[in-house]
Amino acid sequence: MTEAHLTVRDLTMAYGDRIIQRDLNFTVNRGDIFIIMGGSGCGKSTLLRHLIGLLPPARGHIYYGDVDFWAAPPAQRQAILSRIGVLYQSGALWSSMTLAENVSLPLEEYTRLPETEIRALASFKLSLVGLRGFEDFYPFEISGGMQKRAGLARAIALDPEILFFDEPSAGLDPISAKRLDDLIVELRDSLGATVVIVTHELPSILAIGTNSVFLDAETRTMIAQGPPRELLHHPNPKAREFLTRGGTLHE
Ligand SMILES: Nc1ncnc2c1ncn2[C@@H]1O[C@H](COP(=O)(O)OP(=O)(O)OP(=O)(O)O)[C@@H](O)[C@H]1O
Repeated sequence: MTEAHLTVRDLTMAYGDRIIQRDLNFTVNRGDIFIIMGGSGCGKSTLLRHLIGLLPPARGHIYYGDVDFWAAPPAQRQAILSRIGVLYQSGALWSSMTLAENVSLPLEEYTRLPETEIRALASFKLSLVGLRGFEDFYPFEISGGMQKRAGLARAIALDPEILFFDEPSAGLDPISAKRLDDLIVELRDSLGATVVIVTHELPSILAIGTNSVFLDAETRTMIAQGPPRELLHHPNPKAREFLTRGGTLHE
């Protein structure tokens, strides 16, 4: 049974008078690993900011379930946001805090759990991303891949229903990137979460994406949507070329 988790209807996004994308329409179903893709500057990160409540639409709607996010009262919006986890490109860890302290932050801010329980939960979340035993390390003491995973531990601290990633494998070697992909799938399954990823990484897109939307910078709208592997044969040559690196990559 598919159930819509996030629905974008007639969305137009703009900075001031400058329209970035218009007439976006797509649905992210529960359990999807949904990819937002397209060339540089087409508006992928901008779309992510709209989805996670940082930028209001110039026009159109974003529904969580059947709640129109931007039309909802602040308390309802806050409730939706509390069920969202975000992993930014940089991992965005606080450098002056240990990994356990970083993961504890959202728990301290949004729960009333006692300190010992928070500490235990932080260790548990770190173990889920393969960082058991690294609680007292500082971000600068671990590799880029481990920093990403620590950022992921923090993003899942509050057991989100939906997880957003902005270029998760940027700056990672192919093996660390593959490990992160595997972890994303594993966490989707164990948390029963929905995942939305902005990425350029073709191997990731084709390996883990269950559905996708392709944004075009030139026409400033979406020109394809569907499971990434199906877009390899899409009639629109731009989407097809993006996914096949201009025709050099084959299934
Ligand atoms: N805060 C802002 N104010 C004005 N314009 C912006 C702002 N942020 C982004 N833009 C512009 O909006 C367009 C889309 O940017 P965005 O970062 O969303 O694209 P992107 O697809 O994520 O790009 P990339 O793949 O290069 O990261 C770009 O032309 C960018 O210059």
